[in-house]
Amino acid sequence: MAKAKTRKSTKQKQKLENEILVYIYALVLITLSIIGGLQIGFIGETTTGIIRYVFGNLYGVVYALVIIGSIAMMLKKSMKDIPVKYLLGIGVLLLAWIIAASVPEDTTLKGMDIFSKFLKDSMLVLKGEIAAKGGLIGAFLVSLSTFLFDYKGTWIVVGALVILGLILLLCGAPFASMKAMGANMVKPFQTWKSNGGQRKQKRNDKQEQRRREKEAREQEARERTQQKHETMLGKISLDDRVKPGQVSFLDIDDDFDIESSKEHIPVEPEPEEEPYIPNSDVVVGFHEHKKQDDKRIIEETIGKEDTFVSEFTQDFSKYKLPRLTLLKDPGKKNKNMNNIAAANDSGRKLIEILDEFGVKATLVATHIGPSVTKFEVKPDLGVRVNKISNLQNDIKMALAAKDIRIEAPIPGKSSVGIEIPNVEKTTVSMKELMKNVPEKYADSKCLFALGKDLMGNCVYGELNKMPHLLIAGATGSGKSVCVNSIITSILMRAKPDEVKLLLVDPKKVEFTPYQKVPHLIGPVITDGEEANRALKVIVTMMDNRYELFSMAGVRNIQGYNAYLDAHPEEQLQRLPWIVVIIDELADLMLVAAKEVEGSIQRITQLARAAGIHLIVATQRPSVDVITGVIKANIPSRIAFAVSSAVDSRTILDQMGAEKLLGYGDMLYVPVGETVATRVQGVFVSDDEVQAICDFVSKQAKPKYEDAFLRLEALDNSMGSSGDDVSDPLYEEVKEFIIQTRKASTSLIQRKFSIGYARAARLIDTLEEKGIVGPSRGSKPREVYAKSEQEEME
Ligand SMILES: Nc1ncnc2c1ncn2[C@@H]1O[C@H](COP(=O)(O)OP(=O)(O)OP(=O)(O)O)[C@@H](O)[C@H]1O
Repeated sequence: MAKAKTRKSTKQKQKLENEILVYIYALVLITLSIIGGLQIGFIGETTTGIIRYVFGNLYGVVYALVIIGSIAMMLKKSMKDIPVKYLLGIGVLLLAWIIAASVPEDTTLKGMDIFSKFLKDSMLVLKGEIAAKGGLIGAFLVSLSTFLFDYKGTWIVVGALVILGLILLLCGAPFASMKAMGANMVKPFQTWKSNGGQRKQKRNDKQEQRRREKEAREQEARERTQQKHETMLGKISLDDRVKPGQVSFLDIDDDFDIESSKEHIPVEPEPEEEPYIPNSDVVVGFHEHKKQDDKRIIEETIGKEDTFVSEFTQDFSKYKLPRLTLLKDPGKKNKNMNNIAAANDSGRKLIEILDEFGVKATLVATHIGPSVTKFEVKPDLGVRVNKISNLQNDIKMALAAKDIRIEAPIPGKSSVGIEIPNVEKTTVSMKELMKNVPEKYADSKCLFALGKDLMGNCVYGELNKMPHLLIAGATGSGKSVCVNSIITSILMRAKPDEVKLLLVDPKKVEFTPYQKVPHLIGPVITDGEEANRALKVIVTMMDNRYELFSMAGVRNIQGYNAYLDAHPEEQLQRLPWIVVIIDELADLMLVAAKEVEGSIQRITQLARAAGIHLIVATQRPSVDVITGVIKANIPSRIAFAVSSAVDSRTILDQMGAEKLLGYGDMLYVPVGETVATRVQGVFVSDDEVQAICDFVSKQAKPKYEDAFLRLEALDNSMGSSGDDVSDPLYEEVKEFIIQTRKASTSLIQRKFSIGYARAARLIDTLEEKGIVGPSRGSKPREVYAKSEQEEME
């Protein structure tokens, strides 16, 4: 450990030294270029003389390029950031210029004579007594060109180069085809090179050997860890193909015993159930029911050789987080001036109106927020606070305000807060908030931008602290924008292996842009029944994580990730945070209120330590949707504008949300707080969301957990299970299970050589018929039915 630390600090030191050296080199080059460009002193004149001799009158351009390059070096920008076509375009134009400038006036000179003459005049050129024109390079090129094409031809070449340069700079398409052409031309050369390059071959062989050795070492370590886990888990065996530390839900609805999972006999694929995944014996059958789009994504996302590959094994070291430039710049600030003028006016009027109604008070502060201005009014001694609250309608009328909200008194202060809408609303831009994320949140992957409070301070939320969030508000109040801003914040700050998302979208339209983001742990779920099952999967996932934690002797996800850092030899996989977002809870409650409530309760009670967080949004803040159980377990709340004080109470346990203005105006009560903060939500447009999704989806494809892929299949099998007694194998399977007292899908698969979906359906039917018990996560199902012999006894 100590060694590792020392190594790390030495590395850091070396990195720092290297960075300092880069700065020194860059500064030296810039200084020399300036001195040379201005031809100051001996150094300046000599340097310019030499550069002019080589590049001719382009020496200024050379200096400019050196300065730009040095600055780029300091800013750690690479030339790769500039599209090649621009570099090429500039290069070709400079070439054209250098040739044109070197064409001699004396056209009797031709071919190498031009070059010889330039060499002869070298001293005069160096002293600056003769114009350098295109310099040594130019002279050489013109000699070559006049030799090959004469003077007329040379001018044609120059013209062609100018056109080519302009095309490269101004158009995109010709370049692409040129690139392809270039690649084709280079191909034979590359083939020749690879044939001839024996040394390279040797190097490759060595690399290959090293890779194989590494793989063998890794395999050995995996086996060691696997053995360890098997002993620790007793009856629970992680499948050979699932690496320790990963969570797989292949058998979420059935058990798996040690023997059955150890010697896995490949099962013949059933053509009607396993249409398109070669060698797949698990994630099959139900895929044909999937919609075309989902089917394609699933086809793309399931590994061809190993259907169990979990997302967590992907390498995202080269993954780049989206740049801030994908977000739009905040709007102009001139609206603020109008708001300031209006606030001064309203403040004065407010005191006047209070005075008219016999309330003596002074204005102590005015806070102009993005959509609301808050006046802090201090009543004189002897004035009852609720006298001000009672004047709400009079104040509203006097100020001609759409709606006002009165905080009497402001918690923790001896003044009353009166909030009135601004004359002009300022949109809170996502870019502004993401740019100003405080240093203390720098490493927080679950951070999201929420908006700005009335003081103009940026408000952020940390999901891992919340740990679950309820968002409610009437339709059109800004919930979807808020949920989008949370998702985009996560996409902008976390790599796909750091935070996983499960999106439930019963409205079917809200989460369409995210369908291909690599952070998804399962397809976007639009069906209520599937969502219900998905929550159960999450519950099991959470239980499995707890098992891993107990194996590692840690208490939570942070502890587990620290443990695997400290024990690299165990080859455990880092666990990502999982954020489950349900866009409309009411639709889920319609389907299976009790089950959904049960799952939410379990997740919210336990998932914090497991790194699983739930965000639940609804536009129906009624007690049958936001039930007591849900409310009790989701401590952080956001209320957008609602139609009545009752709704506000249902969400926040306090009034106030009925006075909100809509358009992202919210009351935010984070965990542990009782006082709601008024926040103007950050606005993220559809274009911004799309740009970010495109950026992340281009880099990787989502790899879904198998359990989520099976949700629809399970639905189908559930629906049809009553009829599955007609399966010709039913009686045989039933007999087998009663005899062996083992009810496991994988066992039935092997024993009867059937595909996964059919085996799972049979098990479900057996469960419905009361022959086997329900799934118990990782424990085997109970077999209820007794054999004839047992009954006799
Ligand atoms: N933070 C914000 N800043 C400015 N305008 C906003 C903000 N949030 C929402 N709006 C405006 O309000 C409109 C409705 O927002 P949104 O679609 O998020 O409402 P909603 O509560 O999700 O509605 P529904 O429940 O019907 O889907 C948006 O189109 C947008 O113009």
